[in-house]
Amino acid sequence: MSLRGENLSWKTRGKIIVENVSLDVRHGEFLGLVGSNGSGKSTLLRMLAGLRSPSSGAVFLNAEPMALMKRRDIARQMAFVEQQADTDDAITARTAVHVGRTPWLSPLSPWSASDDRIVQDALAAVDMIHKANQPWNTLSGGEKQRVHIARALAQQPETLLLDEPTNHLDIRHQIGILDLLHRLGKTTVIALHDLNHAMMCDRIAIMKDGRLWDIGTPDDLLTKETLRAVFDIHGHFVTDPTDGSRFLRFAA
Ligand SMILES: Nc1ncnc2c1ncn2[C@@H]1O[C@H](COP(=O)(O)OP(=O)(O)OP(=O)(O)O)[C@@H](O)[C@H]1O
Repeated sequence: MSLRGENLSWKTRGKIIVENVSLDVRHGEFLGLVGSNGSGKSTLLRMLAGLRSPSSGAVFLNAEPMALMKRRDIARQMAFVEQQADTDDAITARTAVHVGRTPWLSPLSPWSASDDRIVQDALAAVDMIHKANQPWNTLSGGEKQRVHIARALAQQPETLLLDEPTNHLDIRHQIGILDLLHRLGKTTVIALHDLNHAMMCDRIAIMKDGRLWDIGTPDDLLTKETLRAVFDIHGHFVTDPTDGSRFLRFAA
């Protein structure tokens, strides 16, 4: 499974939002996308997901130009958890997860017990079994977010793109979801604001003003100088005496 963005730019009303970003996502890697508000992370993710046509450049999924692929074929290989995706439909949490199975269904392959199992497993993975029959519009923000992730898991893609999936989640579910996504071992591109969460990524891609500032391991990239230049903060690593792991501490 390979995902590649080549010279991706997106402009609107004469304004450049993402400029000339090239990105190779390695098979099975957990790639964090970080950057300040408005730096172009969501726009880049939407292009990589095939939901936003680049003004120039191209996305390749397994070396195939995504622009030439059918939506259904993309959806069998890749799922996208968007920020603030919502629906007015009168559906339950479980029905929202059913949607993830759509790319796999056809008249010759109708809904079956195995789809039920996949949906149930996806709900269990995000700790939402107990709310499965609750109407969507009565779920909390964090519960909706977990259902979105379950929908993406039910899609059984090789690649997952997630736009700040831990938004709205309490601390236990933030850690639980990140841990789950990491353990899945799928090719993952995940936009994150918490740089300590980004520390668990194999590599991070840092966006600044619509451009790719740099890409590399969190240890290599999250230097004092970069924190200052990109995020306009002072930060330094601290070592946890209990296990020797490193985490970032920040000051304005
Ligand atoms: N359709 C649009 N029309 C005009 N401006 C847009 C449009 N979409 C995005 N932008 C602008 O492009 C910039 C990048 O937006 P984007 O959502 O990609 O940033 P982001 O890095 O994901 O931000 P955040 O961390 O706040 O989610 C922002 O300044 C935003 O206002």
